Amino acid sequence: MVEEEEGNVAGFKPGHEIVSQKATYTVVRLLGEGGFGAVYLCKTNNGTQCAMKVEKKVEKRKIPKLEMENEVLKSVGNLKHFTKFVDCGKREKEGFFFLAMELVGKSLVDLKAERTEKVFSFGTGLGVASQCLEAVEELHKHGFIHRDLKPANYACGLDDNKHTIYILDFGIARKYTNAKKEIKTPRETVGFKGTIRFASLSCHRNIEMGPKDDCESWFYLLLDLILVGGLPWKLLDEKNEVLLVKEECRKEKRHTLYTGLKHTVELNKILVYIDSQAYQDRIDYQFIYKSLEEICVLAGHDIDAPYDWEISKNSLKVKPSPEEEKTQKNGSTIEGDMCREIEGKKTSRYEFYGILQSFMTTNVEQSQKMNYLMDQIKTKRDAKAHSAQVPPKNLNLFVEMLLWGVEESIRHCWNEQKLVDFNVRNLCDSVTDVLEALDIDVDDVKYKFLFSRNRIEDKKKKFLQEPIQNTLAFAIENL
Ligand SMILES: Nc1ncnc2c1ncn2[C@@H]1O[C@H](COP(=O)(O)OP(=O)(O)OP(=O)(O)O)[C@@H](O)[C@H]1O
Repeated sequence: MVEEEEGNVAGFKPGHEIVSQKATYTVVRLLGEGGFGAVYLCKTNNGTQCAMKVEKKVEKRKIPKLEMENEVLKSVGNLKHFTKFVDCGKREKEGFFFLAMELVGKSLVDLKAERTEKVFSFGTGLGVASQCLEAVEELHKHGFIHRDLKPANYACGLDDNKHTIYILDFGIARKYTNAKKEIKTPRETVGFKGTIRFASLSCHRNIEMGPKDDCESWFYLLLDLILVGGLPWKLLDEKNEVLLVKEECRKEKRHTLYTGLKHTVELNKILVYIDSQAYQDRIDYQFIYKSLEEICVLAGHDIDAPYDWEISKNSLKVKPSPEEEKTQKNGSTIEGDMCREIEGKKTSRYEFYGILQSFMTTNVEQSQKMNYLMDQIKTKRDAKAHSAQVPPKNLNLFVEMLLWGVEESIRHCWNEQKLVDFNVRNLCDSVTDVLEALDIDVDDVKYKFLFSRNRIEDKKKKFLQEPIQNTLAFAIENL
């Protein structure tokens, strides 16, 4: 949160008791800290557990942030995506306010961090994002806008509610409707509120925010859940620089918003819709849910399928063939092997994709980008070449990853219309170096990975125009 960040944690130790008229809460442990306070796991004297948010009293903050949180939780009531209100109060002498609410599970940031590739699978990302929007829709219906939507402010439920997403942290929410449920007249200018990475364009420009701004932040959140390299402005923290990149992503650099994603045309339609909305507009949430569902279908996923964290580590992510099913029943470890292979393949690709993505979005000259990419490849090569023994399976994946990296780089250069043969040659040299260091027959690789899979044919269909045609031919010759 960018606003004043002070006067935070109450610093309670496990065993500390907070007594209210309703119950006595004993601190079990700290769950997390935010800009304005801390959240503790507490047990109550009736044997239940809850989360207690504590905010230290600060003189210059006339209205505690917890007051808005309280107001929101109480006015929405017991809705699917909201934690149930338990208790609230203030401790004048000790100088803090507290809000006790239903305990939920890990935040989307934590759940993402547990994944090897640090993002959710496409299906989970879209399913989760759909629930995140449902929560926002409810909030809007009750006349509030959140103004700080981000993965850290959503969490999954516990036990039977692992498939439910909860919205958290209403500290800077705002009532955008008046008592007559009319939309308030927008103020001339407003201060920045929220988190730079997820802030809407209007927020950056100090324009009054409405429901559509939450939707814009929600869209960045959606991308953040599934983009391997993160949002294009991920490495920037200066407000105006981030605004500049967000603006560019609406124009000539739109493709950089979706690097590595499938069904980008359909995804982009959602952003186009959100961008077309004004402060006072009623959002057509159904259009967005439907679009997400359609994208899921196109990608071969079921939007309601179990999420990544619901699937146990040993469970297969692909349906086994009848033969494999039989072997599994006979007690073989084929399931584990397949899983490891699938995971491994994804990891190598994702890892490399992350490098490529930062390479593509780094704001430097093309040649510098190429050098950066080559350095990364060499580092990988050194790491692999020096490892005692590379198992053949991993070796194949590694090689595939490299070749795929070459294809992607060429495609990117072509997209940017900045193709330099010299750079491609250097890139191919690097890859050849890597292959040689690993004692791999370049020709063997070429046929195995490039031709047998019709990769080049596929690329041809999509990208074969001058000058990519020459360059691809050149790249293949040089491999
Ligand atoms: N009901 C809850 N159950 C379990 N964990 C929670 C709950 N509410 C918040 N948390 C966790 O506590 C941490 C801090 O929460 P939260 O973001 O609400 O605090 P904050 O002080 O408002 O933070 P911010 O700086 O984003 O405003 C987060 O890790 C969050 O996942």
